[in-house]
Amino acid sequence: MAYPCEITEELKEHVVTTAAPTVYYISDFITEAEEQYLLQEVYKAPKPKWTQLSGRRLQNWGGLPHPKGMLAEKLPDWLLKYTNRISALGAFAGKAANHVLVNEYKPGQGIMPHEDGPLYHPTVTTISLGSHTLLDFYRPVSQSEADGPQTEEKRFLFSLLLQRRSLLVLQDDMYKHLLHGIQNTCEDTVTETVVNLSSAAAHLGQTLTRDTRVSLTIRHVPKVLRANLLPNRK
Ligand SMILES: O=C(O)CCC(=O)C(=O)O
Ligand SMILES: [Fe+2]
Repeated sequence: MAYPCEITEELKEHVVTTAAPTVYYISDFITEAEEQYLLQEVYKAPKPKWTQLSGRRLQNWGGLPHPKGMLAEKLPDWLLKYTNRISALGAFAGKAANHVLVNEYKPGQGIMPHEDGPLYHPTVTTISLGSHTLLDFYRPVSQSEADGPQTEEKRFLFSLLLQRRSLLVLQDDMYKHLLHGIQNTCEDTVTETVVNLSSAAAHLGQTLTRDTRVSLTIRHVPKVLRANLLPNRK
């Protein structure tokens, strides 16, 4: 199946011009019924499919990305329906998404600032289920000694508010240069550092209480060793 090599006009309409290049944010990318369906499928997975980390737990679908190549496993149909919808927006330069990370965050859980690294095509797309979150962006630690101590606070740039059922697409500098993370907090207060206020239908000063959030992080792993046609049942 061929997918568009460039971002489609439909996706371009959702560019967030107030962030660094390039962010697309689509609110209500999926319906409430689809959200419930996806959550049901996520929680149907057998217990060993989950990996417990200190601040969150995750499921890996599609294979384990590796510098020598990923032993690719076919994505299950319930994910393919959505990964193909995103590939059809031209998010992966004509390729199809072949990897999904499911992260579950309870209120008060988050993820340390990090880069997604070179094993992926430099585009990350995220569907949020069950709750909003604030995704925070940081500049990397500079190499220059003269810059003095570079606390996380000093390196913080801006946040994106990801509402439940939204789709986020990050590429270019947003992927290659900046770090992203989620604070371990139970509540988020919307300030002027949130750069997608209008598309996320939020207002300044609003306090949003976090519920359990499940994110589907959908990517393309270019280096694949061989395709295993059976879905991963672990
Ligand atoms: O949950 C999210 O939206 C972020 C997840 C993330 O950054 C990752 O899995 O690399
Ligand atoms: Fe990440």
